Amino acid sequence: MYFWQFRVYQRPLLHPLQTHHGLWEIREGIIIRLEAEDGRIGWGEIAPLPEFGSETLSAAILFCKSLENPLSITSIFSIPEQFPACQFAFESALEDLSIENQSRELEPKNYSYLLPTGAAVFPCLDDILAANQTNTYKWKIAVNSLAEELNLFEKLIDRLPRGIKLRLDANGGLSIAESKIWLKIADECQIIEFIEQPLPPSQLEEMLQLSQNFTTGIALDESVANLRQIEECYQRGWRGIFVIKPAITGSIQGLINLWKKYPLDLVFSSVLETNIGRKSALRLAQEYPKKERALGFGVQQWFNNSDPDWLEKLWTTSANN
Ligand SMILES: O=C(O)CCC(=O)C1=CC=C[C@@H](O)[C@@H]1C(=O)O
Ligand SMILES: [Mg+2]
Repeated sequence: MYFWQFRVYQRPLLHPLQTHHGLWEIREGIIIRLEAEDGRIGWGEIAPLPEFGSETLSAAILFCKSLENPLSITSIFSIPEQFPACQFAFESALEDLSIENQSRELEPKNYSYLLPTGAAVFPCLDDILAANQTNTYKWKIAVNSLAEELNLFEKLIDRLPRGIKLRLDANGGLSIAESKIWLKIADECQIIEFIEQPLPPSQLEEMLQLSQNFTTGIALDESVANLRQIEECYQRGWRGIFVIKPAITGSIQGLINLWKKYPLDLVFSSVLETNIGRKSALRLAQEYPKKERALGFGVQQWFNNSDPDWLEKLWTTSANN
């Protein structure tokens, strides 16, 4: 049995993220602390992303308040799939209890760096390129007009060194006509690794059609945010890339079972979680057998790291339970 505690946190993003979903300025979530009967401690993070279909923060708080304490392993693996961020967090905390997990080197060498959206990329691009030893970068589209973004894109690729791969993420904000324009350009310029979620999840058939007509990869992200959606899209014929955000996908064991059941082409991606959730997600990514795709866990300073004891302060100042 495991006694556990949780604390709700809010951390401002050092660089607010502008996407088709809007402007994201504050990451909020829940840190959980599991204690085994022998005194070992395991940490986990509930990092909701409701615009992707996960539970909301308030629903996760209510769930935590309703959960028995102490917890059994059975109760952890019985967390309902309606709470995927909670499933991930409690299974992560269980894994984190084992010492070897706590000591493993996890930072990826092959990662994708998320560039500032739109024209904001240009003032800092040289510094970003100098500071990152990766050849994969991601840039958000479907935020400004197509004409503006095509113009900015031309300027961006002129500034990128040879050999750089670019991922374009529309967050479901393009029309079919706009998607075809981007895919045609991508096929011609050969610098685009894939275009992520060009259309909304409701248009899977249209994205299947696009994937037949262009050579540039298409990646589903919002369409495959949890285990049920991953399996459904595969069974409906999707054989392109699946972007996996482990922190909101649900059960860790459930995801491992899925990639053993189907030959999935996975790209792992952050939900701008803190280092607690990041560590668990990177541990899971390390278990995935295929290593060709850069991890969407760029060495971002999502948070102001000048406050290294934020967790200790959280635990001593607030008391959710
Ligand atoms: O996947 C990556 O490379 C970084 C993470 C990332 O792009 C995202 C994280 C969270 C919310 C989203 O707007 C965005 C995405 O859509 O992938
Ligand atoms: Mg995405």
